[in-house]
Amino acid sequence: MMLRIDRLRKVLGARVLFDLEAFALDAGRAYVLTGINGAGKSTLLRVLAGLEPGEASGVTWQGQPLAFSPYPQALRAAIVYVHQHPVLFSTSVADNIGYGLRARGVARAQAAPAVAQAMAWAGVEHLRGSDPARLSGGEVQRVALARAWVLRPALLLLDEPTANLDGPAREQLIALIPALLAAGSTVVMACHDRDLIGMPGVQRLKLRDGKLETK
Ligand SMILES: Nc1ncnc2c1ncn2[C@@H]1O[C@H](COP(=O)(O)OP(=O)(O)OP(=O)(O)O)[C@@H](O)[C@H]1O
Repeated sequence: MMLRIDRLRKVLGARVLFDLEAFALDAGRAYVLTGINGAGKSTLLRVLAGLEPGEASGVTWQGQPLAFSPYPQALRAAIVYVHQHPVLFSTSVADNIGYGLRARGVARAQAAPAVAQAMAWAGVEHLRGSDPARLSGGEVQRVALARAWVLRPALLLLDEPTANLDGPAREQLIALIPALLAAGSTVVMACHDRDLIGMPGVQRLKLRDGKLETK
């Protein structure tokens, strides 16, 4: 088991959005997180990524017990969240993809080969000279995935990765998921997309009335 969080809760005022006895993920697996609108899928991913507060009685990460609050550095380094509507800086596509590496102290020249590799991986090399503000929804999603992949996260949290895509853009995005797994990442996707939910080997998690159902 890669990650286990005991008694993971999110309370919003008087409302308990979720209260999970145990949330556990294995290494190198794909999970889909389903649930009706407002069930708390995005919030759960954001709490897992440390982007908003949550409560837990304890965490075990790669066999090591940790406290969940303040959000542990080991998780910060290993978990990347990709927003449903990724925001790109208006500099350049390559600059966006290299952003996380530079934030981790990698010099621009050193990051360049990894950025080039990530662009090839995500099929966005032809966008090298494009204005990030003018990319299509599918292109933005692939740039955002490349920006995450380049960091080689142990755990990748994708929030509705195909929600705004159809046709080839959606298929291109879906085709990248097995490659993420092959690279050893665990992937959790919040989604309603039947093709993602039906992908071979995908474990289903359903958030319902603040509890997690496994199927
Ligand atoms: N900071 C907050 N303060 C108050 N309410 C919040 C906050 N964050 C989320 N919520 C509420 O919590 C609920 C769950 O929201 P969330 O976005 O996690 O749902 P979701 O399952 O991802 O839904 P969707 O499928 O529509 O994206 C919603 O009712 C939302 O309004």
